[in-house]
Amino acid sequence: MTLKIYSFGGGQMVEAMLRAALKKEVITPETAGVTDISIDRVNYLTDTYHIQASQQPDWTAVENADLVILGVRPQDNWQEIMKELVAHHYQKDVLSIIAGVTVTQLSSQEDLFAITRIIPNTLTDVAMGYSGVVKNDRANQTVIEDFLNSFGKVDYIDESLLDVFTGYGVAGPNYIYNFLISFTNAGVLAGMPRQQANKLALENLRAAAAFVEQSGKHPAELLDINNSAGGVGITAQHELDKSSFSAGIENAVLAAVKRTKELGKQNKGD
Ligand SMILES: NC(=O)C1=CN([C@@H]2O[C@H](COP(=O)(O)OP(=O)(O)OC[C@H]3O[C@@H](n4cnc5c(N)ncnc54)[C@H](O)[C@@H]3O)[C@@H](O)[C@H]2O)C=CC1
Ligand SMILES: O=C(O)[C@@H]1CCC=N1
Repeated sequence: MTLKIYSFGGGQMVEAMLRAALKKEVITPETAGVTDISIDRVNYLTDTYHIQASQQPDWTAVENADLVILGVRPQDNWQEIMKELVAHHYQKDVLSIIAGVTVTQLSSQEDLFAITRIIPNTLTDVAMGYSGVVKNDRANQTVIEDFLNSFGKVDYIDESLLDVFTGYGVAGPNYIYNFLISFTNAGVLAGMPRQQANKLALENLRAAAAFVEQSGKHPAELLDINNSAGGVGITAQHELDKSSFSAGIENAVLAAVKRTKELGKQNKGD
């Protein structure tokens, strides 16, 4: 089924979602509309994806849409967009990707909409990674899932966990990219050519993830297998144990979750 969607805001995240959905043919350039206050974004989206983009909302396209996306930032005037949707009698599904803004805040003016709130994963181009999803009773699960499955996996969660899901799971690739950079640099520091270090780092990451998944074992058990007595692995382990490796990652996640909560409180809906 081809979905008709319309997005308020056509920034980085919306672009990534639309690019994946276009590739999977869940939407087509003719059935995808976007409004963005930035003329540069409008021109870029039109030129690159041939979708229907404009600076002013196309209310006919909105009224015909199966799904309206709120793709602006928490600091932007999403409340005004909701008011306009009410004024134009839009009554189908609204999908918000705005970090930190709750379903209750989104529904606060008129209890009209079928609302789904997601924190999309940014790994849309490989259609992997979980998006955290919270929906109210009216949301059309079929429409929502057709769209969401086109750019990743779906994890229905309690809204109380969504900020943690954001700072931990959705910011998740950032921690992995940082690990990959540090690990590759370590190889180069030890004398390995950069290209080879990249290749080994990526293969180790993939293989270790596959091994954890396939063996069903706790990573600590797998560490035991890889550490011979008085050997290489346990020597490296000793240095890691002395370092702030674990605390650094833990603190980064806690800071990301805290920032998600702050953004939710600062938004214009309050
Ligand atoms: N980038 C990411 O990794 C993720 C972002 N998000 C959420 O997605 C949302 C968008 O984030 P980004 O795409 O990174 O930001 P962005 O700044 O690239 O996109 C926001 C777009 O909205 C436009 N805009 C602002 N007010 C508008 C209005 N009233 N009407 C129409 N367009 C308007 C801006 O011109 C801009 O192009 C945020 O709420 C963020 O929390 C969620 C998960 C991941
Ligand atoms: O930085 C951001 O705003 C988004 C939310 C989680 C990951 N990226």
